[in-house]
Parts: sequence; C-alpha cells; structure tokens
Amino acid sequence: MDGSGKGNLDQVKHVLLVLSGKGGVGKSTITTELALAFRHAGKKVGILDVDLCGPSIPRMLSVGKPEVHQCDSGWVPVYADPQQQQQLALMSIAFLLEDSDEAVIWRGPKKTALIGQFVSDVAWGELDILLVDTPPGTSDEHLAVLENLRKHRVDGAVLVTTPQAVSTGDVRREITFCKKTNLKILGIVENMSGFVCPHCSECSNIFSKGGGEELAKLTGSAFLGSVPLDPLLTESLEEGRDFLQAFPESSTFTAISHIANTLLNSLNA
Ligand SMILES: Nc1ncnc2c1ncn2[C@@H]1O[C@H](COP(=O)(O)OP(=O)(O)OP(=O)(O)O)[C@@H](O)[C@H]1O
Ligand code: SF4
Repeated sequence: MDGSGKGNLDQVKHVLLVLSGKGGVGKSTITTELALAFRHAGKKVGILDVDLCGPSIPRMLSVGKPEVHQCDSGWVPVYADPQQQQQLALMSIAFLLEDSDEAVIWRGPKKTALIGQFVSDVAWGELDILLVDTPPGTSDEHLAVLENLRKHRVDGAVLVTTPQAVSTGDVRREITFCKKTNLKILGIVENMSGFVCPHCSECSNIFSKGGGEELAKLTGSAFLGSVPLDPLLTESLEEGRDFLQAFPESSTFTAISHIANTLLNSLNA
C-alpha cells in the first residue's frame, strides 16, 4: 500500500464512526443499513471499512473484491450498487490486501501507520455522510483512525451493542475510550433486540430488552433505537440485497429508518 497521501475529506460534510465493544454484535450490519437508509433519504454516502478483523461490508453490498485504482488525489472508492438501486461509495481495507490473512501478520507501528495512511488516502469527492466501520473493541488501530480523521473533523460515534453485551466490560471500555479521546457519542443502538418470526413477523424478546436504553441513560448519551434479529435481514445481507428496498413494510425497516432519521436530525442540528 503506497497511497499518495493527497486524498482528502474536504468535501465530506459529516464523518461518523461506528464502534462496538465486542465482535459479532452487528456493527457492520448497522453500518451498511444506515448507509442505505441515508442513501434512500437522498444523501450522498460513503463507507470506509477499516475492520481488519472481518471486513464484511464488501460482501453485504455485493461488490466482491474489485481492483482499486489510484488517481492524483488518492485511492478511488468502489461504487456499490445493489440491484442497480442504491449507489454508495465504498473503500475497504480488504480491497488492498493480497489475501485475507495478510493483515494478521502486520504488527504494532506498521499496522497503525498503514491504517492511518489508508484513512487519509481515499479520494471521496463530494459526500454528505461518511460512515467508518472500525474493528471491534478499542485499540491502537482505533486511535490511528481517529487521529487521521480528526485532521478533518469527526462528528462522533454510534455505539452498537446487543442486549446480552450491554453490561459487559467491553462496552464500558468503549465508552471510556470515547470519553478519553473526546469523541462525542452520537447515540447507542441496541441490535439483535428481539427476534422477528419469519412466519408471522411477530417480534419476541428471546433475550432481555432495554439494556441499550439503560446504558444510554447511565452514560448521558442518546438512545437511537433497537433493531430486532430478523432472518430476512440476515438473508438480504448474505445475498447482497438491499433489505430496505425489499421489505419496506417490515418492523425492522421502521426501526432502521427511525435510527437513521434521528441521526440525520442530530447532524443537521
Ligand atoms: N439485526 C440483525 N438481524 C439479522 N441478522 C443480523 C442482525 N445483525 C447482525 N446480523 C448478522 O449477524 C452476523 C454478524 O453481524 P456483523 O458482521 O454485522 O457483526 P460485526 O459486529 O460487524 O462483526 P465483526 O466482529 O466481524 O466486526 C452477520 O451474519 C449478520 O448478517
Ligand atoms: S411467533 Fe407465531 S408463527 Fe411464529 S413461530 Fe411463534 S407461534 Fe409460530
């Protein structure tokens, strides 16, 4: 990776980080669905996927592993267009790796330097919102991402948790990370909150519910809303289909749209 260093975020109006204390809580899912919801609201949207642990967004948006080109101002993003409906600018660190195991051998300073360079070397052009999908937890990689984004401006972070993970030390460490780095918490999303029956669409609370809201109160952050575990959403993500386009009548659509609208309002305010 030898980006020119000239890429910039000058024409990007808002930058949001998506964080989670633990892996597998649906951070990439929420990033993807928020990006699509913003796009449906008529915004120009980009996703920067810095999740070295499991860069899943290219799969969720059905772009595979395209060849990435460079222009005078940096790496040119890939334009994801699921079912020819929604255009999104995407840059994933996975696009630049020879194979999926390459990042595992990167160590300490080399890793953070490469991530920092990657973050500042993408030629985004004009965007309303850039969502940054980070690895789970808090690490030097997060600091490198934040430091490089801050050269521009970061609006804040969206924290994703599940009802089960809400009381764990990982989530508390995430909140401490935001406080210590002066990263504004824009709000908390509780994902996998209840299960939507694929037969009758009834939502059952198989685990406890309300932890995200409680956590928001405890930390003085906004509670953005909860998204249920919906088999139709899992299926859409696996097939790279736009769930919001396909299931506009579902309660999951309403939940995601509510969170996206709340965030848009807070950015506009
Ligand atoms: N609300 C949901 N409804 C249905 N399936 C979901 C939901 N949220 C996440 N999933 C599924 O759970 C799995 C893990 O989600 P995802 O990859 O978004 O998690 P993550 O927190 O980004 O993981 P990682 O630790 O790899 O970064 C995926 O297969 C995804 O499709
Ligand atoms: S929620 Fe209703 S339709 Fe779904 S499995 Fe339970 S009883 Fe059957």
